[in-house]
Amino acid sequence: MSLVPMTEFLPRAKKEGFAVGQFNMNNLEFVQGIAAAAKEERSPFIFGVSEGAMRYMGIDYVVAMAEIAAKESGVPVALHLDHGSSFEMVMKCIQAGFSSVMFDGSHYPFEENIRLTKEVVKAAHAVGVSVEGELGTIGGVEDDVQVDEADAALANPKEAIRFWNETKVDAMAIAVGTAHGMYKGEPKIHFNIIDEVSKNIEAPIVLHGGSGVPDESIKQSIQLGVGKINVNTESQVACTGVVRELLNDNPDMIDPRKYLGPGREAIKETVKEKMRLFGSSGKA
Ligand SMILES: O=C(O)C[C@@H](O)[C@H](O)C(=O)COP(=O)(O)O
Ligand SMILES: [Zn+2]
Repeated sequence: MSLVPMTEFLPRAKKEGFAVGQFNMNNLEFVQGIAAAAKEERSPFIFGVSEGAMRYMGIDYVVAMAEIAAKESGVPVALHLDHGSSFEMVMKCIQAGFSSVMFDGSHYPFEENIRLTKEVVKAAHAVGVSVEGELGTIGGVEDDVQVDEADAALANPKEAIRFWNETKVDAMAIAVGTAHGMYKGEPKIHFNIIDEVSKNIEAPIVLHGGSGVPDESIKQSIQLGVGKINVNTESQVACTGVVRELLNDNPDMIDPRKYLGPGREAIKETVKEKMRLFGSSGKA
């Protein structure tokens, strides 16, 4: 299959009560591990690419790898800019072949976020590319930037509903208490915000900071209208843990295939578990 916008599967996800995972790509092993998981689970999925990851891999490599993964896996795959910081970056990704973009205007004043997101939606929808917008500030480490807990701010439901009515984004990320990176304790998710916003907008809610959220909270969020869940840290932890152990136990190991292969397998298993938990297995 070729790359598709998120609108190919997100409206169905909200209607049928499952969520599609955004799994971030960091290198070739992530691309292969995620695609292999999706093929085995027959699950649609979203490749998330942060600006930092794009700088590391190169935009043309990113698009080429995602296109091959979509063809190989045979399931619907969206290639999605994660936390896009500007209109220019969004345009660059669309021109390079991305099928979906996030414009993260959450650090702008509310009215400015609406204005900028509307511009992105107009340009992206004109060429069949789906758009995610964001409201509120999610804590933790986002790409390379640390947002302290004190600076994290929950989304205001009334504002979120107005934001959607004015922008008509295809997926609505709102800060509801999750954070990027691993949690020290258990996250306090504000299910009432998800519920109120979801009931009043057509688009599914996006849960950023999906790593380390207890299974029961994930299931409850999906029931209330979360249709897209982002996971990066848990795949990184699984991969790096295996690689670290292998290198510690085998100081003479120098062939990268010998430690990155098992790392790739660990990513695949992590992603398969998430697809089952999110209910997207068998939905391709
Ligand atoms: O940091 C990244 O590169 C990606 C994340 O911002 C992604 O959008 C996300 O929400 C992942 O959450 P996590 O796996 O709980 O850190
Ligand atoms: Zn995020």
